[in-house]
Amino acid sequence: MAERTMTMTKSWLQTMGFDEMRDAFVAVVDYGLAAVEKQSVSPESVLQVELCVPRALWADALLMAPELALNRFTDGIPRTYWRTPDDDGATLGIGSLLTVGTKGSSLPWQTVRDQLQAEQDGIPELVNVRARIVADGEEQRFVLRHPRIEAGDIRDLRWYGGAAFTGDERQAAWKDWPDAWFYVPQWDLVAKREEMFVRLRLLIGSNVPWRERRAELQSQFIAFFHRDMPTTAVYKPAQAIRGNETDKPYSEAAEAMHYQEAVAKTAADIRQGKYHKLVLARRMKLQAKSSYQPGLVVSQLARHYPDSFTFAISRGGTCFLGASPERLVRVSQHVANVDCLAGTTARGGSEAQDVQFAADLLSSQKNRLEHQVVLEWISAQLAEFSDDLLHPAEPQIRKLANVQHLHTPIKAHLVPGVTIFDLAERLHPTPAVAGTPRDTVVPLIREREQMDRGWYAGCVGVVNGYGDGELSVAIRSALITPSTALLYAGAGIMGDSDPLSEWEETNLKLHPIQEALATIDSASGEGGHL
Ligand SMILES: C=C(O[C@H]1C=CC=C(C(=O)O)[C@@H]1O)C(=O)O
Repeated sequence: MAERTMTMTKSWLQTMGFDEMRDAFVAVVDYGLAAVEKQSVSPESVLQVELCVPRALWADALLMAPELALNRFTDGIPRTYWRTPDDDGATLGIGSLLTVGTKGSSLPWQTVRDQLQAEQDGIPELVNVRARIVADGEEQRFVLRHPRIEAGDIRDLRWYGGAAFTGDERQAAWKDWPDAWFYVPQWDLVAKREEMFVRLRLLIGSNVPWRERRAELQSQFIAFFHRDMPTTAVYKPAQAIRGNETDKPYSEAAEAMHYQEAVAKTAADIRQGKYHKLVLARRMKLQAKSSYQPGLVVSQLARHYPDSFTFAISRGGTCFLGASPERLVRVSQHVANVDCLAGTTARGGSEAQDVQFAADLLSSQKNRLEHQVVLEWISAQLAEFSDDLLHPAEPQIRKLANVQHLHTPIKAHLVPGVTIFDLAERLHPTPAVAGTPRDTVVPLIREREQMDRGWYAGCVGVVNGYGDGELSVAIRSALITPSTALLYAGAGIMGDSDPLSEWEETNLKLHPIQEALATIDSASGEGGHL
């Protein structure tokens, strides 16, 4: 395939404005379509078009960063924001090209794996077109350089999504959320170091005349990425999260009493030997003064909690977001990394106090036992998939801006053929969000919490067709609409748990999102607890 160079003349700021950027992208799409026609690529293949642009130029041309593009979530088009702790980039996926999902399956991860496999089997080829816009310094102009055509592997496509805590019946707030759901976005916007990548995936087939639908692609480009779209067009009239369970007036005092009673009852059960550990969560409901914008929330979370997984997934006018310190599992090249994270204390007001709190946490019998229960359980689950399991003998301290945790990182070399789906099926939910024995405590949790956790304490992340990927445990999270937020946090209850301390621990865990919501919502109105 011959390379073609398209040149755009004139200077930096004046010429490479929004329209030129959009036209350059559409030109690359046209180039890709022409190329696949010439190569007679099989119908139903995927054409993936990527344009890489200097980040400063992208911003100068009034195009948005991934976080801000997330703010348009109320248009009902799914969006996923994903940033991992060890990555210096952030991705926003918009729209869905391929989707898999399940409700009511007793083995949701196997169902997802099988559906994903079937979707892939229906796609003969993946063709990549990659182009870059580069500054031609001497002549003060930009050059759209060398679109390159490359054959790809369909298994390279990244599927974003996640799963609920359990497959129980969903209550009103979560009515649009399946038990498990993954999708390949139609558009990606990726910010990485000094570059921005915009990607579009098209299913090419004889009955999809993409060239004639150029206007549709252009208007999507404007609707998704133009910074100055009026906000009235962005937000539909404020929708509250409705339904009997959340229509109940929210009272912090009533919630505190209910939670502490539940802790006392649970601790008594554990002392009587009914089970070993149960994680009890609660929900805080907030009302916006003006309007909650998830993009601003995640950018604040990513800034203050850079060592956490920052995520947001929107569906049907609601957005589930958070900053989780806990990895459920990462699978890459036959190695799995799993976090054992359980046992919590506050950060100190001074360095000396912080060190003291960490030392107290390490020597706290209650926290060490709570941690040990999780570690033993995870190790037992992994034993079937690995005969080479490594972890430090003693837990480490994991410090976040708001709390510190006991943490044991686990590494497992996997026996051949094991995928992230196998591990997720087995590991989720771990005793760090459920308790032990799992079969006894999981059915009890909903009854005792008197709420549907939905995707809180579920998992979110990315998987691919090789069975690799990374999933984070969806804690430190909230479900929001422009007008309402439901914030969730839990704590591991043991026989000697003190109800007030556990309540305070949940307050510490709620703090990051509460603070991010308050900061972005402080412009007008009175807002606050409902
Ligand atoms: C269930 C949550 O945290 C879990 C993860 C780390 C430490 C925990 C704890 O110390 O209780 C919890 O097991 C939550 O943040 O909602």
